[in-house]
Amino acid sequence: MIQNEAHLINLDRYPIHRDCPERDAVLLQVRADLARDGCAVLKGFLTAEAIRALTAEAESVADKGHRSFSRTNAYFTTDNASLPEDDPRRQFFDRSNAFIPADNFAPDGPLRRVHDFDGFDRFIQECLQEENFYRYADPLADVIVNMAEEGNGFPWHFDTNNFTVTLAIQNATGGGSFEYAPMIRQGGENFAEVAQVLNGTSDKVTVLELEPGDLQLFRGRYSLHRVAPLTGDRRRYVAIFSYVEEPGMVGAPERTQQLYGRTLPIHHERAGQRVDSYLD
Ligand SMILES: O=C(O)CCC(=O)C(=O)O
Ligand SMILES: [Fe+2]
Repeated sequence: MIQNEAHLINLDRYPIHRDCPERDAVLLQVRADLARDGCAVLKGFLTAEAIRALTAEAESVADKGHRSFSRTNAYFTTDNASLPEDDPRRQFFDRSNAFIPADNFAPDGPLRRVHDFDGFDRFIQECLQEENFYRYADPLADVIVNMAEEGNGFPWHFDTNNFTVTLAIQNATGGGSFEYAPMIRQGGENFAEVAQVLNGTSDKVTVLELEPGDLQLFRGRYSLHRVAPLTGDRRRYVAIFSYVEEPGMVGAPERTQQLYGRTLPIHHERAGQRVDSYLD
């Protein structure tokens, strides 16, 4: 089994599957990076063979991607006309992409073999030092691929979730760098500085060029971030792994419909449970 997976995850560099000084050193580095600016990147987490296999898999199910469009500000709030026009809460941008739902990725396919690799979840949990940590139980969303092309984009925003775990699979021909203002709203909203990031005059922005095979852990609640506009013919593919604080959780039906274009019986069953008896 491990023999097999060793060709996907670069276990020589990242021996996540066994306790050893090398693993401890990776954990220390990731935790220090996260504490400092909310972002850690494990360069070359995947092997070249894995990158090829994941790219081919994403291509093979790209037609299953569900496109969504919205116009949002960095806070995902509605417009408030009583604020000054240049307030960051009143700066709206187009957001568009397509999510390839999780049930398009076969259990024996490369993406799920990475996700299901013995020790992967535990390693991520130890990196993030989250006590309550469970894989999302949503069959459409536990691991998805975010697909975007020229004209699509993830404009400046703060995440609503505590952390994001992503794996770069393929970059667009041009653009697409990951830009973020580390911890810009730690301790306060800091609207003046946020406004400068939005209008391109801030010197607080870090630019990350992620390459295929890089694993990124990001705490996006406090760090304003975006994916710079994409150019060229080639699509950008990024896998997103989701973890939550309670076992058995799935997405709410409305949100699932919006993101994935469909729902499953489990979304409705669990939604009922949550309202009625707080089971999850
Ligand atoms: O596609 C990415 O790299 C992450 C996009 C992002 O910021 C998000 O999904 O919240
Ligand atoms: Fe984000």
